[in-house]
Amino acid sequence: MSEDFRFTLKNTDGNARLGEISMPRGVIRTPAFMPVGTAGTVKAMYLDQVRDLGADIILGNTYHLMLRPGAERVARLGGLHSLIRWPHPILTDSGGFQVMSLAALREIDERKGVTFKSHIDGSVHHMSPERSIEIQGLLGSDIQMQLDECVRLPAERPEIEKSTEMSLAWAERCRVAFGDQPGKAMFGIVQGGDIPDLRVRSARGLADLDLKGYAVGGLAVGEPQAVMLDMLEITLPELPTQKPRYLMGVGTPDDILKSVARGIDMFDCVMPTRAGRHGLAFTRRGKVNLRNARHAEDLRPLDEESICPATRDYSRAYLHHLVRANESLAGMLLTWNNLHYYQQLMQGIRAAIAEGRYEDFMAETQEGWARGDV
Ligand SMILES: CC1(C)O[C@@H]2[C@@H](CO[C@@]3(CNc4nc5cc6c(=O)[nH]c(N)nc6cc5[nH]4)OC(C)(C)O[C@@H]23)O1
Repeated sequence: MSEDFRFTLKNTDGNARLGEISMPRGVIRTPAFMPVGTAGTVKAMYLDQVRDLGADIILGNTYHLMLRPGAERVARLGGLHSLIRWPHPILTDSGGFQVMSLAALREIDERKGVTFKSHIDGSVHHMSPERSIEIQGLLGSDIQMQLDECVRLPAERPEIEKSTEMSLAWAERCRVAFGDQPGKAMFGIVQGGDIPDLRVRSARGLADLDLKGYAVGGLAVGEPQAVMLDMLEITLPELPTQKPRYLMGVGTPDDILKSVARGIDMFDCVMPTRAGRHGLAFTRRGKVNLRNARHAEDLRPLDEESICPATRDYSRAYLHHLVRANESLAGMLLTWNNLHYYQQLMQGIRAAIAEGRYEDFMAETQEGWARGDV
């Protein structure tokens, strides 16, 4: 393992990139999908299973963990890696976005940061750029995200411009607060809403800070896929090619295929885990909603050719029964299936880029979904 944080580009195929991030806690093969472990658990999974499925890194969340069990308590307990028994890399989001999407927001002030009430017990909390980096350090996070503000779209230019400039100023403060931590990284987050010149302004401003990696934020918040992809085509050329790019909150398998084709290296999304808990299975023939009565007496598995026991060994009839009965095992088996599908997709993407056949791989994969699940 590297004693430092080192990103190596191994191959490109068009704008698709094959790479590796080498860190003290392990190597991250890119393009990578990071299962979401918001409150220190990837819901309905044992982390040994998550690792066996091929995940090199998982995501944690500053907002949730600072509220419960508390950042200082996690530090007293030895840090997140030992507490949750995941010795590999962890990326933590900075909390700003979750404040906007979960907490009762009190105020946002460029100097002080965000003040909010906990969605758990209503207690009031303050999070400055410096405090967000401090919390991520207390958690022991390997890749830390700057504190930023993600403006809900649609929004007018003045609001997006003000928020983009504030996020840029917070990036600089986070860079100073993070300092020089060998083997760890702090990523900036590009904002700018759906306004091209603000996206360019944000990306260039962050590139000038010479950070170890760059996330594209402010997307996957309900905008059409075409808008998300357009913003990538505007943003990515402004970012250094030798640094990893992380598209936050994305996405469906189709979102991932198309974003890899535009130059994204890292993804995270609750889709496979959340959908699994709601009875939805991702397969190479498309999505299967196990709540649907048509599965009630179908003894076929989700995919007889899969190597994943959840996909190969359980009948749709049984999965349908478990989903209808709201049994815990439904979420466990379907989350297992979905994370396996996502990691297999990433493995296929990496192999295709390595062999210079990414466009064909993307077309074949999309055709498989279009054939549908018979
Ligand atoms: C796609 C899917 C299934 O993911 C769900 C739900 C709604 O979208 C998601 C995912 N999208 C998403 N965009 C993001 C943008 C930022 C950002 O600009 N800054 C920072 N610091 N973190 C971010 C995290 C992000 N997550 O965001 C919440 C609201 C967390 O639930 C997720 O639809």
